[in-house]
Amino acid sequence: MEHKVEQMISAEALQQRVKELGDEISTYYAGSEHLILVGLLRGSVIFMADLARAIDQPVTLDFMTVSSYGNAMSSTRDVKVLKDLDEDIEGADVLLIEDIVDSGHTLSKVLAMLALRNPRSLKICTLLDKPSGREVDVAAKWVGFEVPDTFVVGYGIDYSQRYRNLPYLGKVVPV
Ligand SMILES: O=P(O)(O)OC[C@H]1O[C@H](OP(=O)(O)OP(=O)(O)O)[C@H](O)[C@@H]1O
Ligand code: HPA
Repeated sequence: MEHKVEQMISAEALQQRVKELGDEISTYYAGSEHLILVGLLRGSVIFMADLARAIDQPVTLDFMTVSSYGNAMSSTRDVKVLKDLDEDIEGADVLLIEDIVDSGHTLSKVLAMLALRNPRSLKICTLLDKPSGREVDVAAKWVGFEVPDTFVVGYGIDYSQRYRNLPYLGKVVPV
């Protein structure tokens, strides 16, 4: 599709919000014996790198690769786990880090999988929430920004693998 990208959220606004989230998360998990940040590859990697440095608590990092969009603009609803966690999460405080919750299929599948491993707690922090896309209920404890019904890119988020390296958040607009 012929398209252009229009800025929606500036790099400065993203950084400011990440700092606020980092402060809230640090306070919430103060005293936790083992806080694991679990990033869902690939979209969360840039947000997670910034958020982890805004958290003033010891954390460990782990990653899963799940994919449901392929190179398309709508979810296949068939969420595939391509890479599982490396670490055992039993008894740990697990904070799932997502770039965007849209239909909710990705996180609902991952939450169900990880809950079976008996973590001490299991919560979600997502940079973006697109409530208009929701098909299954998923509640994130921390949300950076709510976005309208547009296809967003940048700051880790792709359209057909492009635009992940934009420092700001944009929307894809047909031309
Ligand atoms: O709520 P949903 O409708 O399930 O959509 C959200 C998921 O879709 C995207 O992942 P994608 O499958 O495109 O993989 P990626 O992280 O590698 O971009 C995004 O990164 C989220 O993980
Ligand atoms: O708006 C979006 N943009 C990019 N990837 C996505 N995956 C779910 N929603 C989106």
